[in-house]
Amino acid sequence: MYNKIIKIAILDMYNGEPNQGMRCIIDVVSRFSPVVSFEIFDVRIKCEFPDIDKFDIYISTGGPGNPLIGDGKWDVKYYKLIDSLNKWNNENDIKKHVLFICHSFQMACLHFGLATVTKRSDTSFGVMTIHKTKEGLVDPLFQGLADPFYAIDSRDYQVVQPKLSIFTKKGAKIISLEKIRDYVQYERAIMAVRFTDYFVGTQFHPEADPISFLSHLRNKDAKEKIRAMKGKRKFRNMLEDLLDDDKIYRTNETLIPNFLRIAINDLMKTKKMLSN
Ligand SMILES: NC(=O)CC[C@H](N)C(=O)O
Repeated sequence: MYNKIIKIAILDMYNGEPNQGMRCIIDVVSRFSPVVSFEIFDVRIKCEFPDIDKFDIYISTGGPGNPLIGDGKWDVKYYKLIDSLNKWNNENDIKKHVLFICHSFQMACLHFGLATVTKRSDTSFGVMTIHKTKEGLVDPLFQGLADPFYAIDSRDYQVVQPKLSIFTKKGAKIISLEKIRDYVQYERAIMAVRFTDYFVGTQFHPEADPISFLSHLRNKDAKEKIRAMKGKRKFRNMLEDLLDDDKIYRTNETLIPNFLRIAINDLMKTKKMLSN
């Protein structure tokens, strides 16, 4: 008899900093209980890592700072973990499914050599439109989301300059891009990548819910900074976006649930096949 509970490892990349990501991820994952259980690993402070024999699904969170820099310990172990999971998938029938969010997404893009990560000229923070690419239109991760769809973005860095020959060689796909900003000369950053059938990542925060965003704005400095950056009207529009059922609520209710549903179905199918 195989173990019926599917186990999720949440790789906490927040470096001990206060954040909304963990609560939101736990909230979404808990919607799938009792089919799944989860355990949290404090990657950057405690250098904690899961034993890959014990976990089926991995959600690697956002986090602060420069994704190009680690401390030479946790980052090395983190990249080793990604390599072991990838190797596992190449050698085993029961796959390991991984979702990389924001900071983790940037690190994964770097690790797979798919693109460059640079510092933005300003912080990106708020409700953004995310545009599906041709591949994104058919990717199951985005099923049920419109084009464009809306997500919370919160970052200083960006994934740009895709190395398309490496994408082709690895079979990876860019599945979403930043909005077109014709009035600025910056190239559009990559907002999501399907690395393999089992590894996928987003630059934005699919776990975010309106409450998490509003909680962040309770910090007076954060609120003033954003209001000054956007101007009063855009700031108000953004708050209005938060109340719209089809925007942040929709993404929160769709994207990670899609990822989990696909992973759980695949695991149930393969685990069952192997127990027959
Ligand atoms: N929210 C995040 O994970 C941010 C990622 C990264 N530290 C950046 O600033 O771009």
